[in-house]
Amino acid sequence: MHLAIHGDWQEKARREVVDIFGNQNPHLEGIAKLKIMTMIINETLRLYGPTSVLQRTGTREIQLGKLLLPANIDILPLNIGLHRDPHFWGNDVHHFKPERFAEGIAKATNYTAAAFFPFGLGPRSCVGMTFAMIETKIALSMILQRYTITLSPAYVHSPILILTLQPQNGIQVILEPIHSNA
Ligand code: HEM
Repeated sequence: MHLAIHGDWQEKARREVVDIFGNQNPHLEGIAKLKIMTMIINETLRLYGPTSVLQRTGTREIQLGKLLLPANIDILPLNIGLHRDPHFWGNDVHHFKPERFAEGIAKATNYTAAAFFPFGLGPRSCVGMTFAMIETKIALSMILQRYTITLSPAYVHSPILILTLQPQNGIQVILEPIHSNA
């Protein structure tokens, strides 16, 4: 959706993909070099990460700032709230700006781990993170090599939280082949 709306980022991402892979299938060595695409994926995970609520149970009494949390209560940290907190991200917090991540996640968050954790935090964080990132990069690279993406007029923006964050009515995009044999 973001690439369809932000044609400039779509073009930057395609140029990077073509520079690295040409018209060959993506390979692991090249995937590690996809800097623009990593920025785009991180910014997308910041704004619309699929897992927006984590779940923890405090096993003992915890002092959290001014709050004293009793033992054995469920705590639901909402990463989406922190991902959209202007204190960390500035007044343009709701805007899609992959350049925030140009120098990596640590710099983008000013070294605050709690400002960005689409894959969770700590010992129970996502075991599929590397797999998910590589899979996304392979799929996006193969799409960008073959098609331009624009948003369909039928698209209605209606994200909804049903366990995970989902586009309630799907995301309708128009793919146009770049090469006549695509
Ligand atoms: C963009 C894709 C994905 C996102 C955003 C995501 C996000 C998360 C988050 C936020 C957690 C909870 C971490 C916590 O409580 O601190 C989690 C846990 C987990 N994820 Fe993912 N995940 C993704 C893809 C995957 C994939 C592809 C797999 C498997 C191949 C996977 C397997 C797991 C497992 C097994 C856990 C539980 C880990 C544990 O409790 O020790 N995830 N994921």
